[in-house]
Amino acid sequence: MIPTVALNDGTSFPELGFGTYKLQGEDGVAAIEAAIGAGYRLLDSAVNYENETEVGEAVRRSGIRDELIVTTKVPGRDHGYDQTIRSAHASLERLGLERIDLYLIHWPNPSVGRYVETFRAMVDLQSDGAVGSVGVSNFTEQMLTRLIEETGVTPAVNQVEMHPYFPQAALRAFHAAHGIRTESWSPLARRSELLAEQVVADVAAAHGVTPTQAVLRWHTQLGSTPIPKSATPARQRENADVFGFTLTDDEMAALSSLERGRLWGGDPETHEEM
Ligand SMILES: NC(=O)C1=CN([C@@H]2O[C@H](COP(=O)(O)OP(=O)(O)OC[C@H]3O[C@@H](n4cnc5c(N)ncnc54)[C@H](OP(=O)(O)O)[C@@H]3O)[C@@H](O)[C@H]2O)C=CC1
Ligand SMILES: O=C(O)C(=O)[C@@H](O)[C@H](O)C(=O)CO
Repeated sequence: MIPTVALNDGTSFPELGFGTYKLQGEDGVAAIEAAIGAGYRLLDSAVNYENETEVGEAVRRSGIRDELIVTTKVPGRDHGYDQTIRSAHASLERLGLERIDLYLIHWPNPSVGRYVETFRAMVDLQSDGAVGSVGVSNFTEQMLTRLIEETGVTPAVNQVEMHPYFPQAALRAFHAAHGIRTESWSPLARRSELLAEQVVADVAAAHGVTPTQAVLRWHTQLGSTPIPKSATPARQRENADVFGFTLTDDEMAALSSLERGRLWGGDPETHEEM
C-alpha cells in the first residue's frame, strides 16, 4: 500500500506515483496496467507524451477507475482560456474518461505570457466537474506567486525536476509555506549515473534496499511525491516498495549533498515547450 497525504483541496494523494513518458502502444498499456497491479494509484501523463489513449485503456482494464488519480497536462500550444477548455475536452476524449483527476500546466512558457488565463480556465473546468485537482508543472516561486495573486487560487501541486543532483530546497520551502504538494519528475535522474554513486550505494546497503529504493525514499521523506517511470514490472514493484524503512538525517543529508544542478537545462525561465 502506498500511503497518501491530503492536497490543499482535500484530495487524498499518493506519496509515490507512476511516470508514463515513453510508454506507448500495446506495450505501454501493458506496462501501465502492470503498475496499477503493483499498487500505483497516481498516473502521470501529458498531451505531449501522446499516450493518453494508452493510459485510459489501462485504467479501464484495471477495473478500479475510482481508486486512481489520472494526471494530464496542457501543452504550451494550448495556452489561453478558450484553448485550454478545448484542450481539456480533447484530453478527456482521448483518455475515454469523464474526469481528469489532476490537471497541470506542463511548462509555463513565460515568453508566451498566457499561463494565468490558462489556469483560470482550469479552475472553471474544476467547477464544472471535468477536472478534479488543478496544479502546475515547472513553475518557479515568482510564477506561483503571480498565479496565486491574480487568480486567488493556490495550485494543489507543482511537478518539478527533483532528484539528489537537484534537490530544490528553496522551492520546496515555498511549497510548504503555501500548501502546495511537490511532485518530483525524473526522480531517478532518468537513470543517469546517480544510481551508481557510492553514497547512494552506501545508504542503500545500510538498509538492505536497492539504490533506486534509497533515492525514492529520500524523495518521500522530503515531502515530495516521486513519479518514477519503468516499463518493467519487477522494477515497478521495487520502486513502489519504499515505505518499510526510514533514512536517518545523516543519510538524507548525504544524498542531498550530491547536488550539482539540473539534468539537461530544463530551466522554466528559459526552456519552453509547445
Ligand atoms: N513535467 C515535466 O516537465 C516532466 C515530467 N516527467 C514525468 O516524470 C516521469 C519520470 O521521469 P523520467 O524522465 O521518466 O525518469 P525517471 O527518473 O523516472 O527514470 C526512468 C528511467 O529509469 C529506469 N528505471 C526505473 N526504475 C528502475 C530501477 N528500479 N532500476 C534501474 N533502472 C530503473 C527506467 O528504465 P525501464 O523503463 O527500462 O525500467 C528509465 O530508463 C516521466 O515518465 C513523466 O511522467 C518527466 C520529465 C519532465
Ligand atoms: O517529459 C516531459 O514531461 C517533458 O517535459 C520533456 O521535456 C522531457 O522531459 C524531455 O525529454 C525533454 O528532453
